[in-house]
Amino acid sequence: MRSWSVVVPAKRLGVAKTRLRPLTAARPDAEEAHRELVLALLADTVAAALACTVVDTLVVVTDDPAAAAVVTELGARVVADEPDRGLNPALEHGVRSAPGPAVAALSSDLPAVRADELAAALDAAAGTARAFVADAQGTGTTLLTAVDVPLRPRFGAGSAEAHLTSGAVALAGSWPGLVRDVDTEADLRAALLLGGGPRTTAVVARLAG
Ligand SMILES: Nc1nc2c(ncn2[C@@H]2O[C@H](COP(=O)(O)OP(=O)(O)OP(=O)(O)O)[C@@H](O)[C@H]2O)c(=O)[nH]1
Ligand SMILES: C=C(OP(=O)(O)O)C(=O)O
Repeated sequence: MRSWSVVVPAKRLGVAKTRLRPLTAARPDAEEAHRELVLALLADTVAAALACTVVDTLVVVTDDPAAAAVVTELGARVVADEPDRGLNPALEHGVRSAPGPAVAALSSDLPAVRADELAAALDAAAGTARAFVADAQGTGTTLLTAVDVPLRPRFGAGSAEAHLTSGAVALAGSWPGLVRDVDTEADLRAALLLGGGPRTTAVVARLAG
């Protein structure tokens, strides 16, 4: 079984996940509630990845002090969000401090991801130079892997197509939590129906109460 380094990107909580803002906008504590929700998504994702038997090192790329504190406590390494030129340069920066030869970039908004499905996807990727898992819509990417070659991340709108065009192999499997990234309120509902992680479930229950 291969030991993977997994890199997870996380913007500052207050500017991340703006499409989830409507969930908290009407509250008097909207700012704090939004940050808590974004942090819960990240923490559930990181906790599942750290519980994955084939993950050796987990690097979170972030400049957010609260996010850094929580993921450090969970067992992740934190590196600064450099060079401050967006998601893909941040991932390449994270990869530089991640031991090879098997590295992966994982979205930070996967509250329903389970350690065993991540392990299955990484096992499926182990024999391939570059591979990816598309999101539930089929347009985005939740996991990109590289073994012995540069990661060359192409995250962003239409990233599944961009990763395919760049030569990465599309992996398919029964990984409902791994593909269920949370961009909108509907995505969040879908993730919770699958069985959301404990932090996201608790924050959503508190927001509802
Ligand atoms: N470290 C780092 N993470 C980033 C950066 N840009 C995006 N991310 C993270 O990458 C993940 C996927 O990005 P998106 O789903 O587009 O997230 P987002 O930009 O926060 O969401 P919206 O504002 O709703 O578009 C999120 O967890 C972001 O926090 C960046 O410049 N640096
Ligand atoms: C950045 C991406 O995520 P999202 O679709 O969550 O914006 C992506 O899928 O490449």
